[in-house]
Amino acid sequence: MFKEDTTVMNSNPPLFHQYGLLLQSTAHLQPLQSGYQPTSSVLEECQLPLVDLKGLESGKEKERMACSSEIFEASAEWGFFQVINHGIRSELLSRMSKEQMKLFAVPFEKKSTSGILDNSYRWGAATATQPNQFSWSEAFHIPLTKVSEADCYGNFIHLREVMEELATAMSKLARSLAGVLVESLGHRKEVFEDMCDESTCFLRLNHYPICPFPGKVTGLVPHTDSDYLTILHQDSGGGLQLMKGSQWVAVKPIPEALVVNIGDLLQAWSNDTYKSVKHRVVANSARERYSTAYFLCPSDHSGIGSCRQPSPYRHFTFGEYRKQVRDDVEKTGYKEGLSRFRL
Ligand SMILES: O=C(O)CCC(=O)C(=O)O
Ligand SMILES: [Fe+2]
Repeated sequence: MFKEDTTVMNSNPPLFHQYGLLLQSTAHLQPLQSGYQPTSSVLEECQLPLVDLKGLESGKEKERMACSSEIFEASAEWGFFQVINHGIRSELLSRMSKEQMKLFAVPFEKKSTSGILDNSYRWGAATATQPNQFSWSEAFHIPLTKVSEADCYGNFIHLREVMEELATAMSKLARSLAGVLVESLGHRKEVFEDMCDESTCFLRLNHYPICPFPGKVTGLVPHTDSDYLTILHQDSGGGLQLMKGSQWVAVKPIPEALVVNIGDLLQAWSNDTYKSVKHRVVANSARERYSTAYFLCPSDHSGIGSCRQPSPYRHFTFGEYRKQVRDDVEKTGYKEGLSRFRL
């Protein structure tokens, strides 16, 4: 159906080819089944909460409380917000973007076979059987335990320096925000300290190459994050959308701001007070996109627990949760997520 695009640089994965094969194998399905999602119902105007975190550092109790309550409200109503004065230097973020671009510019063969970044390279969707399960993107998914390992980087010495620094800074920010959210529900802010573990927290470097048919495929399929919370640095091009009610809302990039979103585990722990909201990245035919995400996770054996009994969820460990998500995606192509554990 599609002709191979010879202008695609050899650094990009064979998305075009793989997507074409999926389309051919599902040509008998109705358009909606095969994932042609209309993009007309996107609200561009809606302003996501923007929280100035300098309030958290204030010596004045009133200012700290005001900032905490903005974080609480945004997490309960939107599950998503942007933060400024977050303590991560913009110089560090732009160094990361530069190194990330250099990394993705490496030939596809090398990214996928040289073992770089602990063999964490992924593209498209390994388990996709239909076009709507396919993501027009590539990513590295690096556990924090590997971030400092020189062996993972080959010649990318600067990438290692910048990733180590960024992981430390994002980890500090994620823990501070988790602390605020935990305290807002009447618990000690250290609640997640013992459970969160470097071996399961990770950084994800995303790249969304230019897509020749953006109305037909997403850059990243709709999903919720399987963690406590996520901190995201996106470039200035836009493309991230979140589900509010039954409508997609575009997240406008704000220079210097980071995006924060609640993950499934914090929704479960908070008895649904905080919302883990579905989000996606739309594909773009005019420009590519880069983003870097930090995922705050517990160790595999940690029970997720609840801020207050009775919990709407049965007891589960993070390891169990991950396994269930993996099994569901393998079997059906979709992540069921928290509903699997609801009592
Ligand atoms: O690139 C983005 O804006 C979103 C990335 C994301 O949702 C993820 O990596 O889980
Ligand atoms: Fe996500």
